[in-house]
Amino acid sequence: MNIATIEAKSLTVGYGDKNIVSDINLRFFHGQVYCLLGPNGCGKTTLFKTLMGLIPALQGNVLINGKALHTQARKIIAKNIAYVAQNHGVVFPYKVLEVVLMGRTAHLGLFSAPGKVDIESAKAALATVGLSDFSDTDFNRISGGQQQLVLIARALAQDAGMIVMDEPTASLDFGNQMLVLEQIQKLANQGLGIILSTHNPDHAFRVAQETVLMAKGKLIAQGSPDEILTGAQLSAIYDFPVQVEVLASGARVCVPSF
Ligand SMILES: Nc1ncnc2c1ncn2[C@@H]1O[C@H](COP(=O)(O)OP(=O)(O)OP(=O)(O)O)[C@@H](O)[C@H]1O
Repeated sequence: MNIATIEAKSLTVGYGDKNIVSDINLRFFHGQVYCLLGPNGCGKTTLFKTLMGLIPALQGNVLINGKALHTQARKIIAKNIAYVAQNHGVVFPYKVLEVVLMGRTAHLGLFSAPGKVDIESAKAALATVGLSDFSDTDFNRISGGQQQLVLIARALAQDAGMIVMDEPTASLDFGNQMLVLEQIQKLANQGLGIILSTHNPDHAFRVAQETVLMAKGKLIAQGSPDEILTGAQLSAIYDFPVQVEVLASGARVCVPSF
């Protein structure tokens, strides 16, 4: 695994002359889980795409391991950061192991086919997410939760130190959401950095060391979930009354007030 840090410095993200989020200052380190929260359309995906170099920054800089992103070759970026895009139910007419092998692209020479090392790496990634038994199954014949884990395995096979995940629990049932969150926690414990977006503040309470709140074109707050995900803050950004309750175990949960 390539250890990676990502830094956004006075970053403005958006499209053409349209600023979506301005003046972003963030640092992401390995071994940590970061949760990005904010209402629909506030710019989470736009920020992710800019951090990955998929769209250009409108102002400011993204630094990968201290070096400006725009000076780095696509393959070098891919060896440091992997991206798990939102799963819109894209149909992959491939076996599970073949989908995971796609994560090895950055490690292949031009026109070269995956070799033994790539196949071993893909198998190891699949084993990490507990799906070795499905390597020969059609991707379209496994559950949504398993598909999400396969897409995470594909990112793992890339060997990057940082994984950016856009709503990895979207459209999963409760059990599968927890399965994916548990896996994310395990990967961070193994030293990976994970940046994910979610619409569920409870997910930040469960897995994140740091949370970033975005709304109305800017970062509203960043810090530990317990510190910044208060009832007042959540009620304000989601425009709906929410209380945060502390359970006997010390865990926090969001309770909307109908
Ligand atoms: N290619 C594009 N060109 C112009 N504007 C875009 C483009 N893609 C997205 N936008 C706009 O940028 C804004 C932020 O979109 P983005 O997808 O980043 O939000 P988001 O926080 O990820 O939303 P959601 O939570 O609904 O997934 C929205 O107003 C959207 O319409």
